[in-house]
Parts: sequence; C-alpha cells; structure tokens
Amino acid sequence: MKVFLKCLAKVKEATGHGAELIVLPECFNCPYDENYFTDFAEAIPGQSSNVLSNVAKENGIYLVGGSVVEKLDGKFYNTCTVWSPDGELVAKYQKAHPFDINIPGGTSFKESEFFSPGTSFATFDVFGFKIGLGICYDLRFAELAQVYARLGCHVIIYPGAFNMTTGPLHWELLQRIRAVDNQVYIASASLARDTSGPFIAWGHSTVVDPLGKILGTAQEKEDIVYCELDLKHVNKVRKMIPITFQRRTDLYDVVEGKTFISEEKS
Ligand SMILES: O=C(O)CCC(=O)C(=O)O
Repeated sequence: MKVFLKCLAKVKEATGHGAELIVLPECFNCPYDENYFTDFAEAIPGQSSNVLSNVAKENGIYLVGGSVVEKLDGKFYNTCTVWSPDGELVAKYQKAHPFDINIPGGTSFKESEFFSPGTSFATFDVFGFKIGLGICYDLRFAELAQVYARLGCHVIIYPGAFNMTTGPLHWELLQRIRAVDNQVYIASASLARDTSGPFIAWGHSTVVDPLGKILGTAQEKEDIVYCELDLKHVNKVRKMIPITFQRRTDLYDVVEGKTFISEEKS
C-alpha cells in the first residue's frame, strides 16, 4: 500500500506539471521477486485496477498502469492495464516473453516458472497517436515492435525493470534500436533502484524519439521524466528516411516455420 500511495502522489505531481499520459513501471506495486508474486496476484478488474481507474479519473489523465501480477483461470500473467480519463479500461497487455536468463556471476531469473506468456498484442489510440504495449524483456524481441509499427503505431511503451547486469549494457541501446528500426517513439518506465530490496533495478526511465535521440532520461533514483511527443515529427522522420515505406515484405516476410525466399515464390 505504501508503494501504491507513493506512485499515486507522483501521478498527482506529474499531472500538476501538465502530463496527459503517465506511465508507471513494471510490477510497481509488488516486489519483483518470485517469493512475492502469489501473495500479490489479483484479478483484473480487481483491487489495483480499481485504484488505477480512480486515479486516472481523478487526475483526468491516461494512465499506463505499469504491470501487476494477474491471476486468471488458475494462471498468472505479468499484465499491463491502461486507463482513460473517464476511468475506463482501454487496453490490457499480458507480457508475451517471460524473462528467463542465466548469466553466471550476473543475473539469473526464470519468469516462466511462474508466469504464463500472453498471446496477443495490445494497442490504444490517444491524441491522434496509436500506441503499442510491451513489458521489459519484450524490448529484446524486434518482431514485437515490428508488428506494432506495421499495425500503425507511432509509440511503443514498455513498463520495465532491467537489472544491474543487463541494464548498463542493453536498456538504452535496445530502446534506441527499436526506435530507429521502426521510426517510433519508445517510452520506458523503470522501477527506481532500491539496494535494500530483493531485486535491484537499473532504473533510468527513458524516452527516445523516432531518430533514436534520447528526449529524456532519469537516473537510478525516483524521478519523473517529462516529454512532449509530436505526431508530425514521426511523419517527417518517415518521409526523410523512408524505410517504413520501402520494406520488402514480399522478399523477407517470415511466417512461423517457413521463410519465403524468391525461388519458392517463382
Ligand atoms: O532483458 C533483460 O535483461 C531484463 C528483463 C527484465 O528484467 C524483465 O523482463 O523483467
């Protein structure tokens, strides 16, 4: 509850500074540790949904509610919900790629032992932008971002929490790659670093523009990153460097189990 109240105070603060869409981090209301997931699991709608919905409504903002541990039909999902200024649920995304890594002497985690993977994409429309959703480790999968770009997204939002091994190496790099490859804005919100907790997050919430330029970034401690996104900028970048329109999907579309190559097609 303490964490929840802190987040809600930050949402109020950001709204006071003119924010119209606010993003919370992955697992913002639960320690990112398998020993806590069962106790914090809940239904959607449920307790956290009610609070997020009310907060979106009270502040008159769109709220991307980081992620919570969702319990659904006896399974658990790492799930992001998005709330409108009317308090309505406008999107729900279940993390598609469970974070399973093993770096000896670094970080090991096996999310798939607890969480089931989501099986669909989620987008929502706001202020003329189409926005796609991923969660943390999903950033590593170029295909997810490509699908969102091809669905017409201008922005992809990733609530996240990289760690002290992969964070310094990959967190910013991946966001810049996804932004440049897909000519979209990438916005990530990370947990702040708490060295006394069970999971030590890298932090550094970031916003990158479609040219790969860092528009704003936090340090490791609690902070709010403010950025203004411009739809005209997305279109301008796509005109200047027309890769979005030059894709040779006739040549290299990959379908599950089968890569189309020119010989096969002729
Ligand atoms: O991909 C990584 O290195 C970190 C991912 C992660 O922490 C997560 O998905 O929760």
